[in-house]
Amino acid sequence: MHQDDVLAALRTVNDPELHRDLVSLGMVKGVRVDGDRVDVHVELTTPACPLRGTIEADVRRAVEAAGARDVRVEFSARVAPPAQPALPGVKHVLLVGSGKGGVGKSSVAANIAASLAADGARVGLMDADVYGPSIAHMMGASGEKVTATEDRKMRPLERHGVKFISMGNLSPAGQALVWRGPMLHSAVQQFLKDAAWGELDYLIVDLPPGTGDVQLSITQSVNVTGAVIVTTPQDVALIDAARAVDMFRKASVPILGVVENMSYFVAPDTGITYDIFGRGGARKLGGLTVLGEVPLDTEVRQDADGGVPSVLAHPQSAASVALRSVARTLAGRVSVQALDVLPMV
Ligand SMILES: Nc1ncnc2c1ncn2[C@@H]1O[C@H](COP(=O)(O)OP(=O)(O)OP(=O)(O)O)[C@@H](O)[C@H]1O
Repeated sequence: MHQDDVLAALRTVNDPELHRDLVSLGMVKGVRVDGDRVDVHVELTTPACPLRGTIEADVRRAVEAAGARDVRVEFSARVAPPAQPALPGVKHVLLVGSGKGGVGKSSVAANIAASLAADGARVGLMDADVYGPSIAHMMGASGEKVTATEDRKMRPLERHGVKFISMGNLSPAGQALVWRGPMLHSAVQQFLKDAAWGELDYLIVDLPPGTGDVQLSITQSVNVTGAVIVTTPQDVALIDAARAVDMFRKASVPILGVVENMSYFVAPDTGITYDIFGRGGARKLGGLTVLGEVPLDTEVRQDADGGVPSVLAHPQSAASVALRSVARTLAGRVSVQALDVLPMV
């Protein structure tokens, strides 16, 4: 077998999300042929690729059909940057918003961040919920204070492989912030621009609930890749979620998908499923991708209070499986968006 035969075979394998073949997408980084054995090195567009298994099976099938006996696929990953990086060193800024408070937005943001980091991405988590910061607590760093770097930037804290900054790490615990719009604007700008985030693939931003100054301030000042809306499935939450959707659309921020949190509850003693808030409601937000349905689960709350996101503390639970799938599907959508604007090779 010749290397060119392998490349020809790989030209028939499409990335299932990007709908173009691996060779023209530049994802084939190496091919080695040694008799019947073929090694293929594929570079994924995110380490959190939800379709790694499918790509591996498709590559193997195509190269075997071309005559190889022993096909080995090795993966690496490089997050595809958008046409314009969000901030120096930061590829993608992803906003996590909600219409209503208390729907689990911060929990979902923390779990997405932890899951992407566990998959090997470089991840930051910025708590823009300045009035009700909960990220410090959920990451297990309530008592910690942010320090300054030598060039007087804020040094993000780091836990569970995620760099983060929360007002909870700047202001004394339990004290209310009484700030006007311009002060909020400047606090959020400092978190974004005066923090030493370093090189990040994804900066996840936990927005305050609703549609206010902070949301506007961020969408107007950085090149945001897209937003995720977290909602619970009942009508009162969906009405507010629809408002958040409208706000992002008006600000020209693409909506990458919706997470239906507290979607259902499986009683641990009987195994009976209860659709407490009406599972499937998020589909009523017409035309948006539902990234996942996360069940109501005592462990999600306990893990948040214990400072370790559930995807790490209880990776096998149904909620963690759903949250991990949300994170990977989101990463896939980000890749599609980033590569869509690139010219055909
Ligand atoms: N799927 C879930 N199962 C059980 N508890 C959950 C789930 N999601 C979130 N919670 C809990 O619900 C509470 C509210 O969650 P969280 O703080 O993430 O919501 P939020 O939408 O960010 O709230 P806020 O409006 O204050 O920003 C927390 O105690 C959290 O641990």
